[in-house]
Amino acid sequence: MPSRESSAAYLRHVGDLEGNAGQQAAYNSCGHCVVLAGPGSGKTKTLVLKLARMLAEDVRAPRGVACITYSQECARELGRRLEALGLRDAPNLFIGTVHGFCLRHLLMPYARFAGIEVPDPITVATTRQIETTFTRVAENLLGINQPYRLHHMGKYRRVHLDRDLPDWMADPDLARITIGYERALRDAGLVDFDDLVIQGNRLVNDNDWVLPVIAARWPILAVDEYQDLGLPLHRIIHRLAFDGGVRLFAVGDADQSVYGFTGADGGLLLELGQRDDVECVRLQLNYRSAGQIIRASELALGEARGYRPHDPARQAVVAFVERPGGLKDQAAHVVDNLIPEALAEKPGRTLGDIAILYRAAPVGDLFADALAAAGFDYIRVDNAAPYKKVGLTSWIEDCAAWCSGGWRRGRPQLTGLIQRWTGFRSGRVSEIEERRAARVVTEFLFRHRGDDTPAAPFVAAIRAELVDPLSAAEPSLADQREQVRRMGVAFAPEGRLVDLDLSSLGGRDGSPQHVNMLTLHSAKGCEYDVVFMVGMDMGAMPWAKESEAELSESRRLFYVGLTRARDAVHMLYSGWTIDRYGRVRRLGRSSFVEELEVRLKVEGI
Ligand SMILES: Nc1ncnc2c1ncn2[C@@H]1O[C@H](COP(=O)(O)OP(=O)(O)OP(=O)(O)O)[C@@H](O)[C@H]1O
Repeated sequence: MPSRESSAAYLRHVGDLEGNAGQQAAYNSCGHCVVLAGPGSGKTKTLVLKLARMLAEDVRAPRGVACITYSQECARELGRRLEALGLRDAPNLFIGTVHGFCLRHLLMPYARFAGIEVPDPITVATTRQIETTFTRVAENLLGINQPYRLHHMGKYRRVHLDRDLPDWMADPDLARITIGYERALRDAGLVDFDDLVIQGNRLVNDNDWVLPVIAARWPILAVDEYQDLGLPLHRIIHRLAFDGGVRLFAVGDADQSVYGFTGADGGLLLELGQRDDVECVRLQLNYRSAGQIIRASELALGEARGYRPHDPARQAVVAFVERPGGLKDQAAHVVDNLIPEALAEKPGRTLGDIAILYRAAPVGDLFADALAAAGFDYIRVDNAAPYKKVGLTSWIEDCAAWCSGGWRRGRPQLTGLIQRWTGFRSGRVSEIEERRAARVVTEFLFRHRGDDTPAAPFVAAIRAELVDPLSAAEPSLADQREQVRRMGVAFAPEGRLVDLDLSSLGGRDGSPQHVNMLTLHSAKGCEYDVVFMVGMDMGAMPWAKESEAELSESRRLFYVGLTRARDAVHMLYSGWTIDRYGRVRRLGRSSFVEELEVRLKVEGI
């Protein structure tokens, strides 16, 4: 519930919704509600305010609201926005990924009563264990040159949920590999992330008794970025909401569905919005981007959605930049010219207002080198990052932010850090234990305050004193241990981040001193003043030989990139790429860029 001292912030934000009938309708909804809306239309803002309202008015602890997000980063962003309203982590508010929800709130409490086959304690396999198990099983079954990759099996498992139906054998080899792989993992006492959701789906769909139990604990379920969450979660939601009486509040945008390759399907969101028992709200006003960017994004998508800018007078730049010397040339131009120009254009603009977006991590390597050589700091969110942001690693980063000066400004708040810490435990925590934990964390953080100190000893100490003992003892953190271990490796003597200082670790997210470098996929949900979309060449955007469905998904990815910008988008291309065999392919610039420039010219923009 919003606390007294900060309810002014809550009321001010609610006041923002007044001029927007759609946001109001969603905020006032009483039953199932789905918000379908374009980029920058305030879906997240509406969701956060609705969460605050539902917690204050519609449920009473220990009953609560579970909010499922696509990634841990989205969960962290929601947590931050709630904290700004005075609503901190509370035991009756779950914000986390679908895997976290299935692990903590479906499988751990109920799997054994339903005869669901998961190891006890539930232990999530590391990436390496998953890869070696897959390779061993697939090669045993089909020989050393077998054609399947791990991601083929992943998608197959997520899309073919009903193994009694003939469809399960649509690809008999993949079905056999899946069975063998799951058996091998189970024999080793392990599950993987997909298991958590697949078994969670089995639990709720095969056991009527579990529905009222879950509904009693979580009478309200909220879902962010619904379009990215895939069939297993859709089935779980369907069952809980429409058979189990759980109230649903979901937000999403099918045009931003970019995880089809994992089995996600934007159509599931639209299907939900068409139900008679669901109030469907559409938001048309874009608060983020200036008019030219909104129009360019619709032209890039090839669909007229009728989105309007909140402030029609604002002007934007949509620029097409050719750099014939390839990616290095693009990187040099961005670093030497475009970033300094962007900083000079608007007083108060910082590096943190700028993002470089690319399709694949190796492109990021080139840009990272160019930024480092020019003395710019950056934050990188892609697969080349040394560890992923999960609850515990994000908590360590936020503790670093507090220790390196955050304590002076109260950002992040110490109470929030402590509450997140106690929230990592799945069982009931007594008041005495809670007080003890608060004391231990507070003492640790006070001892480690310091601005220019290196981060490595801090990471080693917080792991040794707090995080490792907790994660070893707490089964519900099984899905996060691997990332904490990887974080430790990155800060070990030979690690990639060994030279990072404490404030940079704390500022790895949303820091004004760092340029943001993200893959287009990771950029979902983010916004920046100026966006550089780099490597916009045929063979990369789209990839060579994409199917029709893949091409549509690439187009949506391009759309996601464009719509991150408030004031300016620069699209950089060279007209050629290097393929995976090292050959130069002169296929011209991206067809999306080509089309967009022509369409904008026709409209005189
Ligand atoms: N009613 C409003 N009044 C003023 N500003 C608003 C309002 N609604 C949203 N905004 C602002 O618009 C921006 C975009 O909002 P938000 O991030 O919630 O959009 P979104 O729909 O989740 O975007 P995306 O799908 O692109 O991630 C934010 O800066 C937010 O504060």
